[in-house]
Amino acid sequence: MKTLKIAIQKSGRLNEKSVELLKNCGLNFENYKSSLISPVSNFPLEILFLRDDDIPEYVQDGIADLGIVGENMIEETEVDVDYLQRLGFGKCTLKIAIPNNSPVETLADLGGKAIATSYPAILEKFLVKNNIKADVRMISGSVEISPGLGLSDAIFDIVSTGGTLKSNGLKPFADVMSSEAILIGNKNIENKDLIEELIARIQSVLRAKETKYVVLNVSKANLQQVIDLLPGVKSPSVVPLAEPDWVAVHTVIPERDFWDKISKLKQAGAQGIVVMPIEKIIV
Ligand SMILES: Nc1ncnc2c1ncn2[C@@H]1O[C@H](COP(=O)(O)OP(=O)(O)OP(=O)(O)O)[C@@H](O)[C@H]1O
Ligand SMILES: O=P(O)(O)OC[C@H]1O[C@H](OP(=O)(O)OP(=O)(O)O)[C@H](O)[C@@H]1O
Ligand SMILES: [Mg+2]
Repeated sequence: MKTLKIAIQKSGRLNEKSVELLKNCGLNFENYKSSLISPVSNFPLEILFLRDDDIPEYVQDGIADLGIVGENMIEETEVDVDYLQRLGFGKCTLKIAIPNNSPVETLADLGGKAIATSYPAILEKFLVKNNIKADVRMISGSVEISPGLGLSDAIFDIVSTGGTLKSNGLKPFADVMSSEAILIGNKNIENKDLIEELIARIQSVLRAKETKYVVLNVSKANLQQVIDLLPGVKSPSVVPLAEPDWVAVHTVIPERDFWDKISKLKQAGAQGIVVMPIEKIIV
């Protein structure tokens, strides 16, 4: 059977979460950063550790079958690959930012201005769409310092907490795209069965992350009220307790409405609520 290759970032923002995701999929491998290639001992897969800039083209050209990379890198390199699965980490927004004291007020004011960025292709597309003629200056890193050095009037870069902008005297001006890490695949992958198996494992890990396993005790008198609060669940398990008028309810709750649900369950008479993380959900 042909061994698949997946390219992930060697070091940087996406490395740790990419490694963690693959390990949670039950894949055994050493995090050999120095050898740059690591065989998986229990799945026909090899992991390539690369600069994120190179991952989209390696996948497009079939040097790697799969890759984990930010959507921004796919957009920037304009490659032709399959988008297989959004991964829910590496979330950020690409923004144009300007100095706090900038005279720029509208998009049209960017006309004739110099904008520094590591993402010239995405920026050019945005400028063309908005009919703005600006001077795009490519800088490979530390873009935020360029206005302070007199190298540009604005920047276009990744923003997450906004801390880097703030500490460089900049403020957000326009959102251009949002991004998260994504699993991409070569368009002509032969080994479809193996890829599907890997995607199924990834999805079971992602689903588990979005939900919590909850066990609670409730008196039989309040049971229906508690069950009514759990509409997303097909059928919660109700287990008898030694105390004759009480039962335990086992269920899963989506992370997003977790705190809201817990306080409503308490009001409905739930007691001794125990919450546990879920490792995998296989459907
Ligand atoms: N502050 C952030 N918050 C969330 N996600 C981010 C942040 N910064 C970058 N990312 C995402 O992580 C990806 C990798 O970012 P990183 O800063 O590690 O890139 P890099 O320095 O170009 O790394 P490499 O050495 O691999 O070229 C980005 O393309 C983006 O998708
Ligand atoms: O809004 P914030 O939370 O401050 O994040 C934004 C910063 O994060 C990224 O850089 P990173 O810290 O990964 O360093 P890099 O420039 O070496 O890639 C990005 O290039 C911004 O500079
Ligand atoms: Mg890079």
